[in-house]
Amino acid sequence: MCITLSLSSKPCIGVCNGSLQLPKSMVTTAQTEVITAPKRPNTFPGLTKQGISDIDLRVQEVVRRQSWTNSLVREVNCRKSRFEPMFIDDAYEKCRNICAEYAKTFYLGTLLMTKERQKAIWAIYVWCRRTDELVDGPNAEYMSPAVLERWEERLQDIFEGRPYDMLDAALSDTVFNFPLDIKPFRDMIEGMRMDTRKSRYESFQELYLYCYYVAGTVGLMTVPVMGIAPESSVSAYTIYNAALYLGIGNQLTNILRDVGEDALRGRVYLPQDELAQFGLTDKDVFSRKVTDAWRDFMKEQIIRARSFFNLAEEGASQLDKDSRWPVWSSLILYRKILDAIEDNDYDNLTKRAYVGRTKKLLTLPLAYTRALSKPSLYLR
Ligand SMILES: CC(C)=CCC/C(C)=C/CC/C(C)=C/CC/C(C)=C/[C@@H]1[C@@H](COP(=O)(O)OP(=O)(O)O)[C@]1(C)CC/C=C(\C)CC/C=C(\C)CCC=C(C)C
Ligand SMILES: [Mn+2]
Repeated sequence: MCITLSLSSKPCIGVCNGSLQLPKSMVTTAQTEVITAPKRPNTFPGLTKQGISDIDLRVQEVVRRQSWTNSLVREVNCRKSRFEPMFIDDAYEKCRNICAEYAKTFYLGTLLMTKERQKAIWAIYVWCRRTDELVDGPNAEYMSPAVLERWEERLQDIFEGRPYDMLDAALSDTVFNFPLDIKPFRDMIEGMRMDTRKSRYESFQELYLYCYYVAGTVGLMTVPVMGIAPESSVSAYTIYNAALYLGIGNQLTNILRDVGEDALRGRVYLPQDELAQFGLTDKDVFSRKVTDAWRDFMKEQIIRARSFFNLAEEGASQLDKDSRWPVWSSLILYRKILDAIEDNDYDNLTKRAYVGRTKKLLTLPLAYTRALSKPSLYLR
């Protein structure tokens, strides 16, 4: 089957099993630099320990596999890329164009990265975008379980160096150059399955899983490309968790921004039990009337989304210095969408919160300044 796509205080929220420790050598050599990590909530409102640990196990698995994938890639890199240079340059160029058109701010951010890294991020971006388009792009009406199954087989082929088209080839080459793990990619496809099966989320627990699938995975996919700063002394696990939180924060923000639009597609991503706590139901979402109860509900939702961005901040400064800027840009920008919802007096039923071009551009120097800050040493 062919798929056509038109592209037109710790305690931590991850299961900690006690606390995360710095390697002993780090603690002794850098004792004087150690500062206490900011206080973090034990959990998030609406999340049980079980819900957290389901995702945490996935993060742990990716981190565990990371070390052996890393050595494998180093070994493989002694060989030449299996693609012709002109072909693969062309493939990345196509990815660059798509990223530049569909994700202008991300794209701008990637320009400060090394050539190899930016190409890899473009290739990952394009694969994610195409995956998302399967379920809510122009050809979404052709979506079926078989389509997603075929897409997953195609993913396996990409990871085994048998790309189906040029855009896939760019990702195949990226897999050859960076220690990417297939699991987050598979999980994103699982998120798309979930999206086709479900249009309501009973609790934040359920929503958190969905957010992991479609966005937390992006964080896990991209850390091996972004790279961890050599001077960073926090564990890889902490950094992967921060990446997960950034993805979750982004997705929660997307959801809060798009409540009105999603309702038009019959979809309500807001946790039903939390709506009920404010005396609200789906009907209130569909009525498109912004009431005081709605505003109060939204305030709580925004607080939770922000808390994920706050947790992600720590990790952003642990990334390799060339990669920090785009990550900080995306973090600051997405947070501004939450500000924009507030500025709209919480009307996300009839209005789309929007960050204007000037505000967007102003975030870039701010993000750049944040990106200059060296990784700090947290002891947890
Ligand atoms: C340590 C640390 C903080 C590391 C940073 C790790 C990192 C780079 C995390 C990135 C997280 C991120 C950008 C997540 C994207 C979340 C997102 C917007 C998901 C969207 C899902 C579907 O939602 P929906 O259908 O409601 O949305 P639309 O209305 O369709 O927009 C997605 C659309 C899934 C597909 C995801 C993408 C297309 C984004 C992929 C982005 C990248 C690969 C770029 C990440 C790189 C940079 C430079 C930040
Ligand atoms: Mn989408």
